[in-house]
Amino acid sequence: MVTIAVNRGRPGGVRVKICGLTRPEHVRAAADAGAAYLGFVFFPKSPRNVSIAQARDLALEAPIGVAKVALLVDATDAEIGAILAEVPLDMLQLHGKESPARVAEIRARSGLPVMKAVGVAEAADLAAIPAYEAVADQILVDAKAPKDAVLPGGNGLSFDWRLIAGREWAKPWMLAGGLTPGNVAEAIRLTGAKQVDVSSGVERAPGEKDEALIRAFIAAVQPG
Ligand SMILES: O=C(O)c1ccccc1NCC(=O)[C@H](O)[C@H](O)COP(=O)(O)O
Repeated sequence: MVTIAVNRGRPGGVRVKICGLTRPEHVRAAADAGAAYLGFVFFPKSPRNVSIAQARDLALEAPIGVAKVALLVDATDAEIGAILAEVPLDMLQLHGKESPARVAEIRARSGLPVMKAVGVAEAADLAAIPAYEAVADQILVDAKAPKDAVLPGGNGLSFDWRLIAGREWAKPWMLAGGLTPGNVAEAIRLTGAKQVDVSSGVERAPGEKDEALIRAFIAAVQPG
């Protein structure tokens, strides 16, 4: 297993990933508030899409110990290579239709830990997880995007958290999908998640992060 340098938050506390960052002040706000992971979206159709140069500047703002994650959607080897050549990263998040074999290939070629997103709308969707656990370092248990959605994630939609209440997987996993400062404590209570990921829920408009919402989200996860 590849390990990553995540060293944030209280020991045993729930770790937070703030995804879809596009501005240095939001990187600093998320890191200062205690985020363990910072996500940069490489998907041109997204309002959170960043160029390689932008991502490099954002990643260089992150303090040591905060994991910098590139979110990729069915990226080619050439695309991944171009990103890795410029951006100091700690992890790749695969958010497309990558097969388990492709996940293993990307992990081997990049030398980085990979987190595979699995979309959940109903109990049957959880059956996809074991095959990805075998090849990925982490699993992102996210809401499944609607069929007609432009984005395969980051839509601010939740799934029924009761579907995974009490579930345990062999690999570390993160809960995502429609989390907000107002509902994340309940989501953690119901699911037992040790890591949570948010994008839309800390935005004032699509792609526009809000520092106060970032702080409120992390405070709701890590009270006191
Ligand atoms: O955020 C995007 O624009 C995006 C585009 C393409 C694939 C995935 C995308 N986002 C995923 C995430 O930001 C998170 O990992 C997660 O799905 C939470 O999203 P949200 O429901 O908005 O909190």
